[in-house]
Amino acid sequence: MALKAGIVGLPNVGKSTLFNAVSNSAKAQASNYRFCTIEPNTGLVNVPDARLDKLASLVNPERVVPTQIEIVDIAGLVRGASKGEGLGNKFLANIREVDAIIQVIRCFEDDNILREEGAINPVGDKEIIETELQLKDLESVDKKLQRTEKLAKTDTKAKAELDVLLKCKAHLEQGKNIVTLGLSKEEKVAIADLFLLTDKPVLYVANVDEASMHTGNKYSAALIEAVKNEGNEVIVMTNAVEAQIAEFEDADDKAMFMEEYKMTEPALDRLIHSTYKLLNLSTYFTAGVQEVRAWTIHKGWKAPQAASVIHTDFEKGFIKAEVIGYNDFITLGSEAACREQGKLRIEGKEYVVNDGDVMHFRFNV
Ligand SMILES: Nc1ncnc2c1ncn2[C@@H]1O[C@H](COP(=O)(O)OP(=O)(O)OP(=O)(O)O)[C@@H](O)[C@H]1O
Ligand SMILES: [Mg+2]
Repeated sequence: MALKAGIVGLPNVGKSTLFNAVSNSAKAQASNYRFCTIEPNTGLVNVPDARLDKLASLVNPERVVPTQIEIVDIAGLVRGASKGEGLGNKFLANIREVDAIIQVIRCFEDDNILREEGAINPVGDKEIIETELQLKDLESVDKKLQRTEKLAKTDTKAKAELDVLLKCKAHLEQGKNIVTLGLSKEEKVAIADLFLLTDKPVLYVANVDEASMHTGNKYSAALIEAVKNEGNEVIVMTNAVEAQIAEFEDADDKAMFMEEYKMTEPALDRLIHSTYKLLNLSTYFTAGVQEVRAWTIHKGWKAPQAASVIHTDFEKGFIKAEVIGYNDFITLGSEAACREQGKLRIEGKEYVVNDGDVMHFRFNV
């Protein structure tokens, strides 16, 4: 299940640097010039999970496999992108394909790092990005409005769609993102085919200078203040340092480097956790002697659908699931002990999987 988060922001703000810090795979070029990135870089990211490590320490398997999400490093966006400025429409198409947005905002001063928008201004930068995305959405909504208006005269379904589209238009014209409009499930059907850019959950990375890594600075503070009412998260970190940490292959060297910066864990881990939450994901585990593994599902999925991420046959031939709650497993220490103590439950097709469940599927094909 490839769920993607896209890294978005103005040119030269530290997007590829962040990508290099999180991605396990190929490195992206990160340099001090605008549009250093053109083609999007895609990478898989392991999701750190202390519960997985704990389970593994009890089961002692041959391998431990974390779950992953996909991150895409997208070209920088400039003022006027919705009208084709810079890399304009091409990059907007890349954003359309992601499920959530990580918006990187420059919160560091450095005269050597080129910037076209004058003095450092995180709130202004956020507004430039969001305005471009909103303008592009407005264009998509307007186009569909024109088609729907005619149909709505004779067709009641089209009439209902028209109402939703008008609501979206008014909301965008007020400078607001569609994700905040609070459309019902039924209403959302009307815009599903548009894949609107502002209909995606967002979190912000305030990319601060090294010295402000733990404290933040006036720029990150201004950003936090500005998004306070939106309920979106701001993660304060120094992308350049995170990218350096990721480069260490030796664990001791890495620990020493982090100690120098008085870091207990990479800020990145927090970012990955928050992105996972932003994507509305949930984890269950399988715990066998060969492999202890974390699997990603959407919150609210039932057992057969959850089984499908292991293998589609598991869903087709689903009979039942043996389930142990995470805490029970940790408290009692083994599957056998849970079975003895009646903590292993047999669940059927309607069971909604809980975050942290340790599952074993019974199926036939
Ligand atoms: N926190 C930071 N402090 C100082 N310099 C930084 C920081 N983060 C990134 N940089 C530097 O900023 C420059 C631009 O970084 P990067 O290439 O990651 O930007 P980008 O947003 O991907 O740019 P583009 O839009 O051109 O692809 C690099 O020289 C990088 O080392
Ligand atoms: Mg880049």
